[in-house]
Amino acid sequence: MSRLITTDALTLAYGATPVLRDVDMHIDRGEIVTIVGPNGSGKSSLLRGLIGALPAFSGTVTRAPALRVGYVPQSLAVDATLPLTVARFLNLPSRVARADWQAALVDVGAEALADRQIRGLSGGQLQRVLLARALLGAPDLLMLDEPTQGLDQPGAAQFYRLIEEVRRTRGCAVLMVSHDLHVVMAASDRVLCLNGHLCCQGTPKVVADAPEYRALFGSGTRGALALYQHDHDHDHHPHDCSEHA
Ligand SMILES: Nc1ncnc2c1ncn2[C@@H]1O[C@H](COP(=O)(O)OP(=O)(O)OP(=O)(O)O)[C@@H](O)[C@H]1O
Repeated sequence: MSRLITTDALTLAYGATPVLRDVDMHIDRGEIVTIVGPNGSGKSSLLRGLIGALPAFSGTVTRAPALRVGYVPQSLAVDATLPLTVARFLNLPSRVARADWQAALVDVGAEALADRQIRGLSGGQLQRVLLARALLGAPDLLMLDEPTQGLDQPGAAQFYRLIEEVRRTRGCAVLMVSHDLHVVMAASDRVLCLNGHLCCQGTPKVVADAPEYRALFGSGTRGALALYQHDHDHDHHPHDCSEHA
């Protein structure tokens, strides 16, 4: 398995204020890795740091040579008065071969949407179209920032199944930020738990059993609620959770 991205003691900051300290992580070809953590814990900042949009304050990010990254944003602000079909949207900012955009739509199960107006799509349909657009560059790594925000639970579960299918057919790695803890635990190969630093990382089972994760999210079905009520009053240092397995 080859490394796509590796960070070494990566610290990210806005101005002089560090928001994420000393992160050691990696992403390998073909794996699905999910970043979880409370609001403001640095999840989106880490994505920005990994693609180079936010330069390292200290430490390093190493990307595989000629790494192709496809980015799926949380949502898309579309001018409601602007007529824009899905097919045209997929050809912006530059034209793409018809066979390529059609194949991308087929891969995300949205081939019937080609002539629909973007502004008339449901949340789930729009996410599929955004995913199709990210696939056009044949990415080695797909990055998704809270891709299921605004979708109901069955819609979110369906979207994660789609991600797994895309990973299988395209062979790309997937790095996503998610708040859907239960689905994340089922759909990820590895989980990174952030809170201003890398609290713990490992397989879903290892992370779910880690005291750092439980302190953040609790255990059982109330875990998701604990996410928003966390005071981070525990004392620990970043490390690999595998020692808790
Ligand atoms: N452009 C910016 N300038 C200054 N501070 C920022 C900027 N973007 C984010 N921050 C701060 O960095 C910290 C981490 O933010 P980030 O968006 O990475 O967190 P997050 O875990 O993705 O949060 P959420 O779950 O709410 O999306 C927060 O304290 C945030 O206020």
